[in-house]
Amino acid sequence: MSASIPQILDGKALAQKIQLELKEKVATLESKIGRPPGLAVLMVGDNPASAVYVRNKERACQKVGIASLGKHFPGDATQAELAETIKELNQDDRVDGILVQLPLPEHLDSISLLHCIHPDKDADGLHQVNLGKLVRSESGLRSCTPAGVMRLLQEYHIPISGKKAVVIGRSILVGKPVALMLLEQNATVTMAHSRTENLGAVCREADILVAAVGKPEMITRDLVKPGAVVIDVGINRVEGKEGKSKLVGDVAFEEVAEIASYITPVPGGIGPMTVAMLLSNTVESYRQFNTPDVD
Ligand SMILES: Nc1nc(=O)c2c([nH]1)NC[C@@H]1CN(c3ccc(C(=O)N[C@@H](CCC(=O)O)C(=O)O)cc3)C=[N+]21
Ligand SMILES: [Mg+2]
Repeated sequence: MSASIPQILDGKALAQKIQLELKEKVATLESKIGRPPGLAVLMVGDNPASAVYVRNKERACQKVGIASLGKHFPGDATQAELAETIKELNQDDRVDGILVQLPLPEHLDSISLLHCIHPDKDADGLHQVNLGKLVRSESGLRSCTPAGVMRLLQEYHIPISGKKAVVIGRSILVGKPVALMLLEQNATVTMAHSRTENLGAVCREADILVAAVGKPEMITRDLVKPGAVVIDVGINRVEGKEGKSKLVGDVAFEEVAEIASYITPVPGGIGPMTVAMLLSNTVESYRQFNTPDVD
C-alpha cells in the first residue's frame, strides 16, 4: 500500500498550551487564596535520568507560577527519614502536591512511601485511594502519564468509543491505569505483556496501540495495523551516532510512521504531557481544597 503521511500528535505543543492555561488559572486563584500553589518533588540519590526529569518539572513549575518545594536526599537516606518528610509535607499548608521520584534506591520500599502521601496531595495519582477511584471511574487525582495520553487523544478528536485498544505493558505507573482510562471511554481494551502469546497478532488488531514497555524501538511496522493510532510512552536513552546518547521510544518511529494515521514522537510526545498533567493535578488540588466557594 502507498505510504501516507501520519499526523504527529504534538505533545510538546499541547503541554505548552496547557501550561499557559494553568498560568492564568493560578494567577486568578492566587489573588483569592493568598499564596501560590506548591509542589514538592522528593528525589533520592543521583540517578542522572531522574535529575533531568526533576529539573524539567521544576522549570515547568516556575513557568506556571507553582512554588517548587522539593527536597533532594542522599542515596543512603532511610525509609523513616523519607516517611517523616512526607508526613510533614502532608501537614504543610504551602504544599498542594507531593511526588516521590521513581525509581528509588533498592533499600527503600517505594509502595509504602507512596501510601504515606495524603491522597489529596497525591499529584502523581499513585496512592491506593486514587487508583481505587480510577477503577470505579470516580473523579480523583489521576496518574500523570496515562492522563497525558488521554488528554492528547482528546485534543486531536481521536475516536475511542468502540475501538480496539491494545496496551503493551502492565505497570502500575502506566499500563494498568491507561487501560482503565481507555475502558472508561468505552474502548475494547486488551492488555498485552511479556507472557502474551502471539503478541504480533494481538498488536495488529489494535486501532489504538499504546506502547509502555521500556524496550527501545520494539514496536516495528509489522506489529501495527495500517491506519492505527500509535502512542509511544517509552523513554529510552540509547547510544546514537558517535557515541552520543539519544532518546528513543518503544516504537520504531520512522517505519511505523509510514503506516500509522497518528503517532506520538519521542521526544516531544508523552514526556511533556506527563509534566503538564503533574502541574494540572497540583493546581487542581490547590483550587479544590482552598476555594470551597469557587465552582
Ligand atoms: N513518581 C514518578 N512520577 C513520574 O511521572 C515519573 C517518575 N516518578 N519517574 C520517572 C518517570 C519518567 N518521567 C518523565 C517525565 C518527563 C519527561 C520529559 O519531559 N521528556 C521530554 C524530554 C526529556 C529529555 O530530553 O530527556 C520528552 O519526551 O520530550 C520524560 C519522562 C516521569 N516519571
Ligand atoms: Mg481531588
